[in-house]
Amino acid sequence: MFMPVGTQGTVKGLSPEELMGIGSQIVLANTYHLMLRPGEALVAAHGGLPGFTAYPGPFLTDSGGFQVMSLGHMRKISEEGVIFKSHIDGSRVELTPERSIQVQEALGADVIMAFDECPPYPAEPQYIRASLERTVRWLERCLSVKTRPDQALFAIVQGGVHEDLRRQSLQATLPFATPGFALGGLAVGESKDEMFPAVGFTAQHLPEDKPRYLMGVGHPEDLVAGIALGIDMFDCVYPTRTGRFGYALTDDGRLNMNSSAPRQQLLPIDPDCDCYACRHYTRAYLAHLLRAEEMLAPRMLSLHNLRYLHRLVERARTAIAEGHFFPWAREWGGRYFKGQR
Ligand SMILES: O=c1[nH]cnc2cc3nc(NCCN4CCOCC4)[nH]c3cc12
Ligand SMILES: [Zn+2]
Repeated sequence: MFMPVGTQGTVKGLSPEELMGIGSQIVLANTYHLMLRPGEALVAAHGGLPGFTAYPGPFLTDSGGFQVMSLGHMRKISEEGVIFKSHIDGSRVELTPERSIQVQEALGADVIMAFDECPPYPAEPQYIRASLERTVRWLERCLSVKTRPDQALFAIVQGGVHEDLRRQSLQATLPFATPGFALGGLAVGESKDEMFPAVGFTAQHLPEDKPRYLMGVGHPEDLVAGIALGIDMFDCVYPTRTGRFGYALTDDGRLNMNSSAPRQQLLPIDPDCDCYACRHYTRAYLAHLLRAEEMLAPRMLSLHNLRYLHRLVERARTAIAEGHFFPWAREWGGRYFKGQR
């Protein structure tokens, strides 16, 4: 499944009603952002993320380590955890495995992530090894302070793009037998030629009967490739972010709604799409809204792009169930990349 990203408790510009209408199943929120603002106590005062956001859920929260490294200032990593300055007000903040679990329990997501370190890319194998070994010690600390039986904690397998380090992380992580496993340390700038072998190797060593979650991925072609390699769950800001920038995802590639051609096209973004935008608007209208900097434009492109990805994984799921995934994937890719040329 594809999980829309609602970093600060909202999938930017979309209402919960719209999200449910396009078939979103799990929304991702971020521990790092919500602990800094408004603080997990306020979310807890609403009974958790569903009461705070009016999105009934389920929710998944990332554990904060990745966001500290990409957003926090003056970070210092130690065995204890990470100390950093808030990107919002510069205040000194400490995030440890224990604190991350405490925040995620207060936020009340249904799936919470172990507090891990996503090594920078590139990084020396020795650094990646030391980091994955610490991530396993942090996993242990997360599990020892977890109190809510109604929340599923997913462990995160690290190891960069190195098969031997992935193997080492798997061997150390699998015994914790968490309800699901995430593939971390990827989609951090490495090439697809490096990422996908690591995805394939790791996924095949994860349990068949538990969800496999590839963090931070991705583009339509990355979802199809990830599904081919055994991935079940994805999240990425791409569909909403590229939608805000005026790009629409279709089976013929990405359509730049800022360009001149769509302004004359009295047809929907994607005639096969059942989203509100495709049922009510022409490309010409949406292109007009974009040029006029009307806020309906980024909203509707975000809505369509999310619906596109949900439909894409629905089609993949059907193809798998009917035993013809690979022919379907080849046909989809042939058309998608023909459009891109
Ligand atoms: O190891 C990880 N641990 C915990 N969370 C993560 C989140 C992650 N997100 C990405 N990639 C997403 C990168 N985005 C792509 C689109 O633009 C924003 C950044 N890689 C990730 C790795 C991890
Ligand atoms: Zn649509």
